[in-house]
Amino acid sequence: MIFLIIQALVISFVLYLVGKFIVLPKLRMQFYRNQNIKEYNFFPFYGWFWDSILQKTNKHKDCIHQIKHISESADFKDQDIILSNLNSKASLLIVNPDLISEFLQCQQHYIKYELPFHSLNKLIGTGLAKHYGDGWKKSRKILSNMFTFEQIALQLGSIRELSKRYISQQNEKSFNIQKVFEMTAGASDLSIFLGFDMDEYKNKDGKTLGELIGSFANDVYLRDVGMFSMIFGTKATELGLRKSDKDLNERGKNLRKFMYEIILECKKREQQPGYQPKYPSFIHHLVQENLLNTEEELEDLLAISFNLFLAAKETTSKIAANVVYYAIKYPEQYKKIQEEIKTYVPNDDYTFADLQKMNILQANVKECLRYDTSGPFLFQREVVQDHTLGKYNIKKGTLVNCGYVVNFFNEKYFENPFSYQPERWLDSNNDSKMKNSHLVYIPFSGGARNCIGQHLAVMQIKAMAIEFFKQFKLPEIPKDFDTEKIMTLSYGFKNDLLLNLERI
Ligand code: HEM
Repeated sequence: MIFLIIQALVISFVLYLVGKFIVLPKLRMQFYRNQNIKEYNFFPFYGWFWDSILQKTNKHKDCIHQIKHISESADFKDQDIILSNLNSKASLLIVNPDLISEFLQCQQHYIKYELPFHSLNKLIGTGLAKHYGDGWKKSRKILSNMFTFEQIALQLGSIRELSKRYISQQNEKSFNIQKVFEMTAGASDLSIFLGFDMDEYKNKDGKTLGELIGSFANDVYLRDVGMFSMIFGTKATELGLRKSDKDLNERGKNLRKFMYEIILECKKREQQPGYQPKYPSFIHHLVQENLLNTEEELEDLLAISFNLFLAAKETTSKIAANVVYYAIKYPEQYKKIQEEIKTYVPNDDYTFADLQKMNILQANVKECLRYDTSGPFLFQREVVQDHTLGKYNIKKGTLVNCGYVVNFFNEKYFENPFSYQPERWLDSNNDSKMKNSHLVYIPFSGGARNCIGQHLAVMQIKAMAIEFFKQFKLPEIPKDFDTEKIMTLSYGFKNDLLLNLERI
């Protein structure tokens, strides 16, 4: 009898899995196939994210190799939208730039798909990047004042100082470029948001807030996109039935507590009579404007800072590390950037205006944001209301994303797209070609929900890279460096690039 019950339970579970993860998504995809949207692939659970979410790399050692190469395929090169699945839902990747533009302008029909960020939202709070509706408008309005050109330019001094400090104090014989830039970007982000020096506060294990946020966010994200959460739902992980879930939930609570205490300390310091920070931070503005009094305002600041930090640190440091990596790989770029540094920013007190004169560096940053962008996709959007996009009917419950990374590798927009050519950004013909192709080159997305930190990011990338080029002679890339690229919270090299450097 017991055997029969177990058998029935197993069969029901298998039927449930087949129904939810094969039959249902296939039926939902049929709605789009009927509109002549071609199916790119179908994999139970992950669809085209199979490689990226599972961090699997193919023989090309690049988890988004297939997606980058879609426009080379005769079947897909003229497609507006590409069809796949994610979880039990149909998933659309919009490639046509006019449709991308329309999509970015009708965000009222979407929310950000909760699943990958469920635990982060639950444990830390939603913050700007995940908010929508009125909550988003309110946060974006407050933050916009912090991200104007003038405000960003005021932060350059702090970024210059921190870049110099962190780069100078490393062992040059084993210089881990990604880690150093992560530390630098993390420290300057915390200084910009909360006005404190990252090394000032460490937890009982000697870890800085930056280190704790980075590792916690990655672990919790990978758990939420893992098979267990897909099958049993994120609520099951919340209950902490597995030891790993219990530990991770506990880590989240401790991190939140640690960050809250730091915010209270920072607030106290800002309120001291006569306190005038060297570089006015986000918290400084909030205190000045009397916007940091209630428990709710403190909670909001915690969630926003956490979010900004996550959105900023990895994406920015990965591009800065790529700028250096490609300049080493193509030494003529290294030399040209060093010459540009001698001409425009020979001393440590350069300004935002000086940075803007550096065309070669700018071209390298732009090319890295095309060739190896750290944010190749948006957060998935989930449709909340049936609507049309161009000639297509889009159904509630579908997941939608932007395929701008597909366009970055399309011959139609970029000559020799698979070769690293910063010069393309110095060629005025190319520039006008870009201008005529609306919303093709959008590494920071577009529309109202574009990246609020894009100008800050570019300034940070340049300042960190400048400090590196100023301090070191052209090194070699180690022969055994494995260039495998994977997707965690952002996209980039899987392995540490350890450089043996010689100071100038
Ligand atoms: C190279 C570095 C960066 C890249 C490639 C990048 C890319 C992006 C992209 C593609 C989006 C759109 C996401 C979506 O709609 O789903 C975005 C949004 C966002 N980014 Fe960035 N970003 C970078 C650096 C930064 C920095 C430095 C900050 C903050 C200081 C930041 C803060 C944000 C925030 C808060 C949002 C959400 C905006 C909103 O929803 O209103 N990012 N970023």
